[in-house]
Amino acid sequence: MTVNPAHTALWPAPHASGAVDATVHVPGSKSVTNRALVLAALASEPGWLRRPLRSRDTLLMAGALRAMGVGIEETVSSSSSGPGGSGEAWRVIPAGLHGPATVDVGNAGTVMRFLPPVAALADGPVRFDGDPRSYERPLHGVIDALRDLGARIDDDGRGALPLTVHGGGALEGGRVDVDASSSSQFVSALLLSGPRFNQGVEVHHVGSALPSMPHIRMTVDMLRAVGAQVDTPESGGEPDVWRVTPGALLGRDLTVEPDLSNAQPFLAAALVTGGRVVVPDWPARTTQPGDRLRQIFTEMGGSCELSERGLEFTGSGAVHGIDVDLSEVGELTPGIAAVAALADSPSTLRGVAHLRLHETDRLAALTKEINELGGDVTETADGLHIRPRPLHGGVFHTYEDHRMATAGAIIGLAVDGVRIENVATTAKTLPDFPELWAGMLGA
Ligand SMILES: O=C(O)C1=C[C@@H](OP(=O)(O)O)[C@@H](O)[C@H](O)C1
Ligand SMILES: C=C(OP(=O)(O)O)C(=O)O
Repeated sequence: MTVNPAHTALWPAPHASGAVDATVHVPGSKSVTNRALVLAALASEPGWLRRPLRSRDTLLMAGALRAMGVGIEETVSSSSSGPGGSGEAWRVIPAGLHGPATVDVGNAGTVMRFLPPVAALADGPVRFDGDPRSYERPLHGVIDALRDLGARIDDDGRGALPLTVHGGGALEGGRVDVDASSSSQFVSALLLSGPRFNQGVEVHHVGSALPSMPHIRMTVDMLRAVGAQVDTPESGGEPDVWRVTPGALLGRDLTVEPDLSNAQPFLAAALVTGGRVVVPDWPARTTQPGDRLRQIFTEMGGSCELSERGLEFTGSGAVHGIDVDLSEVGELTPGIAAVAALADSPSTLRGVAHLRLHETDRLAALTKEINELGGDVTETADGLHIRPRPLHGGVFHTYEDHRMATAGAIIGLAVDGVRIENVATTAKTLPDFPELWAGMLGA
């Protein structure tokens, strides 16, 4: 874990003086926006994305696709009938994919994993580089699989960034074995571009348990929505095998759902202050892992109602510990750990060893930062054990991890004097976080 000296500014996390009562409009889903951009870029006709998330990760994705020749036009319209509808929309105009091009992945897992297969379809070299942390995040599953499927890739032999994909204009595709136990994004990456491979793709996951299954379901659902034929273990296929048939993809008109994982700190605010938060447009049916918060935060002491108005989440004043396997919903771990540190009983968070290779080593970072505020957190082989203790103020370091910053803000609601280092790191997926947080608190 390294601290960038340029990012040492401290943000005094607001302390809640009472129960919050707010409606919070949460911006669009990172995972949906970046999948939609890739699928629209690979389609055979233009498409629309409405209410896309505009954040560092999605702007990097759009920039990378533009660098390979895809047209992405941003429109803002106040009318609900004109092109783009009401609010922001992106029109994506697919084109032949070109190299040479350069892609900055930042520290976006979706960009570093989803785009090398796209680059293999380009007609020249595509160079991938990113933040220092991106060099440490696992990418071997994508690199090895693409080589097996016929791509030429130059890397430094570590199976990680930086690298160059020498696009040959087409990729043979076919059957491939991948160990995706370190990231579900390896599977999603191969499936998303699969319809454009000559033989499609048949991905066999061969490692230990696969994390983040809802994100793979999101990939499959979104592929099917643009006309791809996908066979999955859930549709009667073999366990751990996904098959995508080659074929043209449709340009669709998609409205992006709010990011339910980014709704987490706001729901947590209702829980820890015994207040009420409404998140409009919460989808009735979704593959987003954040939907599991309805169940998890209810078990931790709140209650919720999903209606036409959205999700209304109400805290009871009590916050309970939880023993939960988060392997399917790993990105919720930092926010759950923050709530657990404020609970009336211990918690055990399991199934998330792979978080050590996320934006930062999230298990080490949560342990260190909560303990430095007086907490009692220990790392286990695959998660965290959290015994609540009275906490005190202090600096909460974020290690350039957006979810560390929002976790610190949750603790700050209940603990006076918490200062968050580099709250601007929330720009990865939620650039307006400080303003939304202040708005929720009525500031
Ligand atoms: O496909 C996606 O959009 C994501 C998959 C998950 O990755 P891992 O399976 O690497 O945890 C998740 O943690 C990440 O935030 C987004
Ligand atoms: C793990 C995450 O992001 P990424 O898409 O960079 O993997 C996350 O957002 O929690």
